[in-house]
Amino acid sequence: MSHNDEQPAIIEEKIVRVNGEVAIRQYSKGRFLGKGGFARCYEFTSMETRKLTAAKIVPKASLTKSRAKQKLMTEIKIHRSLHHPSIVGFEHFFEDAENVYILLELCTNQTMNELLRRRKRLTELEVQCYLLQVISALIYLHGHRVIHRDLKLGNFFLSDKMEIKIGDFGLATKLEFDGEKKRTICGTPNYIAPEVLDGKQGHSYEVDIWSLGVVAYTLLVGKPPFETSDVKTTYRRIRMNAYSFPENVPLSESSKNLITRILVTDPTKRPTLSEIQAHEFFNQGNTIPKTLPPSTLACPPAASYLRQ
Ligand SMILES: CC[C@@H]1C(=O)N(C)c2cnc(-c3ccc[nH]3)nc2N1C1CCCC1
Repeated sequence: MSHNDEQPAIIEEKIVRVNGEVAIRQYSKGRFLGKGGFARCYEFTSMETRKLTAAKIVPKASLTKSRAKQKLMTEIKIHRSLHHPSIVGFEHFFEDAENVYILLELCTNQTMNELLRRRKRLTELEVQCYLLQVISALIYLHGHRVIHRDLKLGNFFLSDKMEIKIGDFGLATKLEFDGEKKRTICGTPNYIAPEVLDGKQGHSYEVDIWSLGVVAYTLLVGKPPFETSDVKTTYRRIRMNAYSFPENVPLSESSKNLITRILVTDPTKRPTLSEIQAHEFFNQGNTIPKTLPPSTLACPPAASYLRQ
């Protein structure tokens, strides 16, 4: 397929003002950042403000089916309404004849996927620090009746200061009323909650709590709890709640206790976000000082890592 890299390095946004005047905003398209779904992503620089953003360029040709178009509009509607230090900033969006452009906060240290690939596994102190930032973002999200539904390492972006930012609201949904249950099956195999697979009684905020447990296990152990080479087997393990802590990984009792309390099949039995925040895992001796809000702290890498 001919990549659209031949396209001009300057992208123009046409703005029609209320008095009918037409203005042009120009962006310079920089380095290719990678692919995200249908989108090809690039570093953009606003010619006017010199601000750097990560741009998702979605070809309109990929939006012909109304469902794909509706999904993108929902993603934009939800994401642009969110403002929190641990949620990827939504800068701007516009369209031209060929594409829809979504400009997002640039996270130069990519995602937790890349970090874990390099590190194999994180120290408990680092996991405490990152998870507290994610939990504060989830309290904000759920407080605005938004369920992310696709929390995973690949959607945890890292800023230049190594702060964690939840991104990709492509599977997010906003509840219209408390108690509303969603039924659409969605998510990423390793992180999908059992009630989503079961599909009978619908699902709600608890699916994000389940994914948080999968993320905590993955960061501490180095691989997801239910991962197998075949998706069907992974789904069976999730439904059977079949996971264990490997003998060769030294884990504190409090970390195993927290994960065990979160990864329960019955969503009504899972702890709330504030119960998780109050759990011993975050409040043992070696914890980061609670005085500072977690997001102002770069998570301390293990001393050994610094020596490498
Ligand atoms: C723009 C899409 C997505 C994303 O959502 N954000 C926020 C992001 C931020 N910085 C970056 C980034 C900065 C430097 C490298 N990547 N990347 C982001 N991505 C990546 C691009 C390719 C796949 C997912």
